Amino acid sequence: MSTPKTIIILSGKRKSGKDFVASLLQEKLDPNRCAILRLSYPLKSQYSKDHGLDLEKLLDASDFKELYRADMIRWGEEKRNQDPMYFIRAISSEPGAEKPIWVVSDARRRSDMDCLHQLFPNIILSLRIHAEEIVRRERGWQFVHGVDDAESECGLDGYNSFDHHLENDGDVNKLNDVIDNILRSHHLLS
Ligand SMILES: Nc1ncnc2c1ncn2[C@@H]1O[C@H](COP(=O)(O)OP(=O)(O)OP(=O)(O)O)[C@@H](O)[C@H]1O
Repeated sequence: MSTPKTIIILSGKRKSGKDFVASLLQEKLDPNRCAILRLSYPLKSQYSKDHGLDLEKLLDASDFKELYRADMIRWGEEKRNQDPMYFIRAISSEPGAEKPIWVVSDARRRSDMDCLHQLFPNIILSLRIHAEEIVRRERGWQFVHGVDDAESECGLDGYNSFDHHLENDGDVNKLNDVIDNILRSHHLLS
């Protein structure tokens, strides 16, 4: 199993900008040293095999994944109930996991945080990303029953152990400054 030097965990509501922030972080930290890994990757990989779907389309930013989101959530819960570490262990086999810095861009549940801290103690920096509902709507978000009120979306709402909170309402310059300051304060950027 690959063991990185630093893991930056991102959490936030749908369309809060997790992927956007993950890309900014990877650029700042150097793509040769920093990989974006997703807890949803092993889930989508196995789900696509079981259901005869195109994995690339489930992974990309298009709305294709929205057709399957509710069922993938149900299927993922079943797997997690059988083995809470299932998806956490699987990320260390993802492409890029050999790099020393991981950005895990989609923590969604209390168990994701607990398992990551348990498996990789003392190297985790956790960031919660916030965006106003109106901004998320402009980015294409709509409330969906079974998705936006499910544990996968709300499981970390009350989690109060994030290392930092980021506002991502659209001012990219401000966002860049905040991210730079966080990285500097953790000696990840000079
Ligand atoms: N600060 C920003 N400035 C401009 N565009 C942004 C910003 N943040 C996010 N976006 C855009 O908003 C859209 C949604 O962002 P993103 O995909 O990063 O959200 P997400 O939290 O990963 O969503 P999901 O949980 O649905 O995967 C994307 O098109 C992204 O490029």
